[in-house]
Amino acid sequence: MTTQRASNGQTNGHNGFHSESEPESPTTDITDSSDTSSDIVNGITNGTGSLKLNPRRKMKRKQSSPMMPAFMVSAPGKVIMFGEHAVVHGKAAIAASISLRSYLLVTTLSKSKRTVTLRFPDIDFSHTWNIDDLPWSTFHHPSKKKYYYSLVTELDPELVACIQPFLADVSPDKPAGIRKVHQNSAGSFLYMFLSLGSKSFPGCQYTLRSTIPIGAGLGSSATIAVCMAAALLTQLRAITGPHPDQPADEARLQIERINRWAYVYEMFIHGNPSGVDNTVSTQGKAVVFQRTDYDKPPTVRPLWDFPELPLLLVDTRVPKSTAHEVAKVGKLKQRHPKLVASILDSVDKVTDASAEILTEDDFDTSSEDCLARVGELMTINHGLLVSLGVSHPRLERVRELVDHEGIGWTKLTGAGGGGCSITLLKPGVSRSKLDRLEEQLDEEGFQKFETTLGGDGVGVLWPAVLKNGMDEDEEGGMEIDLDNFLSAEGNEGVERLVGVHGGKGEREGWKFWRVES
Ligand SMILES: Nc1ncnc2c1ncn2[C@@H]1O[C@H](COP(=O)(O)OP(=O)(O)OP(=O)(O)O)[C@@H](O)[C@H]1O
Ligand SMILES: C[C@@](O)(CCO)CC(=O)[O-]
Repeated sequence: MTTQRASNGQTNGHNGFHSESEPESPTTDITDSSDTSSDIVNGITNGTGSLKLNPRRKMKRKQSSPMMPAFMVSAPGKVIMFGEHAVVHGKAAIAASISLRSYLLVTTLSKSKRTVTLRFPDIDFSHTWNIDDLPWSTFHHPSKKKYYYSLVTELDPELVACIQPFLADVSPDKPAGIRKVHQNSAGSFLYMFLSLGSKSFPGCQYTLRSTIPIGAGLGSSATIAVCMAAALLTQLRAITGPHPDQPADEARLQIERINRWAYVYEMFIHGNPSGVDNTVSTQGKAVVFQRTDYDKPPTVRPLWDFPELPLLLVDTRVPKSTAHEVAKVGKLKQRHPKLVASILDSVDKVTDASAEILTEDDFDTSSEDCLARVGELMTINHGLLVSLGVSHPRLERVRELVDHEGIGWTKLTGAGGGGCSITLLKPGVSRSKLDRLEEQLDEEGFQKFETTLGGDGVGVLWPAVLKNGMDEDEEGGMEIDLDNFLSAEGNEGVERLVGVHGGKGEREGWKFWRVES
């Protein structure tokens, strides 16, 4: 993905935000000026106990900005069509966004409330920190400070260490495994919040709900990373948000900033992510992704005309950890370097061949021959993943059932070790065969998902008000507040309340960066 510059200082009238270009050097840290320059805040020196009024500073003091209204961001999950695991080792992967999404509600507190709260009801996690107590000086030390436009490719062990005390009282009464997940979520948030934010950051609450099954290979963690990055950058006015007539270059720059910080969040959760999940979740649609040098941004080739493939998505309901599966392949590569390198090369060739087929001008999703060529490559890719040791008996069972009915080609998607499989369905499969398969899957405890591929990436609902074509629209739409967001029942309730589609086409309110050109 290229880093493009937006037109400088241009105001766009949207949200009262301003757009800006990326500075050459970190001289204009918009995240804060008060706590990096000196101890003087509003003319009062702290630390000495003496109170001095400084008239010049007082005059220059910025007018306090009005409190932000509540707003929402949303990001899609993904399927990897080809190249998972190989992509961690510098090979290409093809991934597409799906219509299952995460939704984050951001509410700003009154000025006197100096706390930040993370609320993740899907995993029964909530925690509040005092903003003033957080280790700002360590994160903002000149040797450590990062900026909204920085490219961060590894976590700083000293910074990771300095947030540990703030994880100590996270979910103390939960079982160890769950507590670890909560601490991981809290840690990734704090790392990004402290990197981007400042001591003068407004008190706020981040509440997240998702319709994506967790740890199922559909990129649930990346959607949270993307939502958090987009929310923080929006609060900092480091991105303007999508707006009508936004030049594609400006949209790309903002998408790039979100993606860079989402990657930092993913690093905290996974250790060694390739970045494909957060990239496709940010950008939407479908991409060919490759990261050959971890110190540089990846190469991302968008596939704007990704075909609408007839896919069946099945969740084995076997939970897995991406970090664990990635580490497993890493270990295998260490033990058998040449052999594993040749498997990864083969995966790369499969991905290349499928990118070629999927981008053919005359690719036709109703043609058995077109689908068979892609399907055969999926079967080969799955076989190579099996040889890397990342399948699972339950994934093999789905493949067996599909193969038995002879209705398509199946591979695992994402990290494997459980999670989801995708089946490319043959055209013209009889309803009765499909019904039989679905019944069998149901009987054996698998879960089937309906989803469409290649939808929008990260989006913003500013303010958190939606129009639904209902009565309340006459009064300006329906306000999404914390209570109704938390009490929406299940995935359907969340979709009905805040969904980008709401079941009846795109709703008025959600906006998406348009980067196509
Ligand atoms: N709805 C959610 N609410 C809060 N945290 C979540 C949610 N969904 C995912 N997470 C976080 O993401 C972690 C799961 O990430 P993991 O990478 O293992 O699965 P995935 O992202 O679904 O799969 P993959 O990386 O293979 O696509 C959870 O442990 C949790 O920290
Ligand atoms: C297994 C993996 O290739 C895909 C996870 O969705 C890990 C990664 O790319 O970071």
